[in-house]
Amino acid sequence: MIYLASHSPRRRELLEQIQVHYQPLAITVDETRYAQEIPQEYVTRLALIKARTGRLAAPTSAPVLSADTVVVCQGQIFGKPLNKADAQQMLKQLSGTSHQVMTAVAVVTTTQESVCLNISQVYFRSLSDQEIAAYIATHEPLDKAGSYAIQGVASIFIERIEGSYSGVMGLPLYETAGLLAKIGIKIL
Ligand SMILES: Cc1cn([C@H]2C[C@H](O)[C@@H](COP(=O)(O)OP(=O)(O)OP(=O)(O)O)O2)c(=O)[nH]c1=O
Repeated sequence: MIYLASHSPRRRELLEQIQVHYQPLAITVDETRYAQEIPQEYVTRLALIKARTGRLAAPTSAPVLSADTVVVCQGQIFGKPLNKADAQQMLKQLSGTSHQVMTAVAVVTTTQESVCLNISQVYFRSLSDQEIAAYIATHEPLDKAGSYAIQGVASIFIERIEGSYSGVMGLPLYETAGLLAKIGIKIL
């Protein structure tokens, strides 16, 4: 058994997909980005902080896993939108171009810490203003980094991806299995 320090239903689903037994752990961390911090460092630091915070909060000594996701488009970092207007801005920028989704996953035990970063490239077709408005009206964008969900209606916007589908969704499973193997947890 491991702890999953995450509120994200997607991360829970993905961990269940690879049949890892977990208990959810509720944590809160300060997600403020440092001045000049590059996205790779930012997501990696946050994934680690979430797992460390989880380790301190965990009721037993079981390992703690956590993750963090950001979307990087034309040099800008998109987290979860603050509101509908923010979601609209992000989707306009993602329209007709490609962006990167960076997800870091971290595992912290009582004696060691490991973290892994997955970067995927996602290609969006052009979106009309009407489509963006209709998509926002579904409420799907509101709790997702970059204001979209690859696993949801936004799948119709995505021409192709290079990288990891599970990474874009919020928990790269190949990397997760690698981190778990390092601490002696085998999936199969
Ligand atoms: C790009 C993308 C993101 N997302 C989601 C995954 C994450 O839940 C969210 C990224 O926000 P995060 O801040 O990484 O995570 P979170 O606050 O939702 O959850 P946690 O408690 O683990 O900190 O965006 C999708 O579900 N599909 C997608 O295609």
